[in-house]
Amino acid sequence: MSQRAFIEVQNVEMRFNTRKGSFHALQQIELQVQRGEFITLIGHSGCGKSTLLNLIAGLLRPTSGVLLCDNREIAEPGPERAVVFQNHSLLPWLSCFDNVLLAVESVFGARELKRQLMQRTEDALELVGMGHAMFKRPHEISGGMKQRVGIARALAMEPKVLLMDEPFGALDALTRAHLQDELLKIVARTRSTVVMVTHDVDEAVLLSDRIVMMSNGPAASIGEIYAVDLPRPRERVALAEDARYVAARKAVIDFLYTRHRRVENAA
Ligand SMILES: Nc1ncnc2c1ncn2[C@@H]1O[C@H](COP(=O)(O)OP(=O)(O)OP(=O)(O)O)[C@@H](O)[C@H]1O
Repeated sequence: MSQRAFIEVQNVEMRFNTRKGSFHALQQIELQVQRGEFITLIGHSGCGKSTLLNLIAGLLRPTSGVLLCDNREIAEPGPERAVVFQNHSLLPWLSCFDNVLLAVESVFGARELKRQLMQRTEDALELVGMGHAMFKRPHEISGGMKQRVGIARALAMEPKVLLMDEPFGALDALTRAHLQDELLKIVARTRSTVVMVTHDVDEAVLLSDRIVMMSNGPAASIGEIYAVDLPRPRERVALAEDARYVAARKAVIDFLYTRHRRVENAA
């Protein structure tokens, strides 16, 4: 029997019904993600990266084609596929701690004691540097801090697949670098499979095993997949001068800005 990939996206097409009629967002998407792989989706604004991520999350159903995770069809969202959105989605009436605890309880509540659940929650918040503010409510902390709590909430669920839609996009450069480094360590430890949307070429190269480069929409598809030939653990300072890092960066920039340059006034 042929070995299936952990995530399979088979000939997926996505059309949205809009007031102006049907909008063809994605066509012929074929992607196989292996267990433990770190994949980034990169492409110009509006090409359909979030749509593809939401399809894998089960938040959208494809117009045609099939998506599988661990041999099961993806029909709805599930705790084994945790999502971190571009903008945090914390419940405003709960503290940061309780926001994370709620997710932890949904996954581990049936088999662990309250003390263990609280420990998991605290560990996740400490991990993203939010230990000092865990009893604050979302309106009392900055946008970047809210995003970190959202990441803690997803990580605390120990998902098989971590789906991230520009999770660091709203953060300042230093916090972003810190969280990228932390994410590398966490993923190495948990061996999570990650699919992450990013606009940032350096982020894609630093984190990915493979970079999925998407062509421009409408009817976008996968243009090319670049395998990043860099050993792990990766260390950002050393990487900056590594010829393989420079080559990967150049390949992605070349794809985005030479071969698939965005035409600003395109529909
Ligand atoms: N629910 C929807 N209804 C109609 N059109 C949609 C819907 N969701 C997305 N689209 C359209 O599909 C295309 C792809 O959108 P998507 O948000 O996936 O792109 P993206 O690559 O993630 O963009 P960005 O990088 O700007 O976040 C866009 O043209 C968008 O307007």
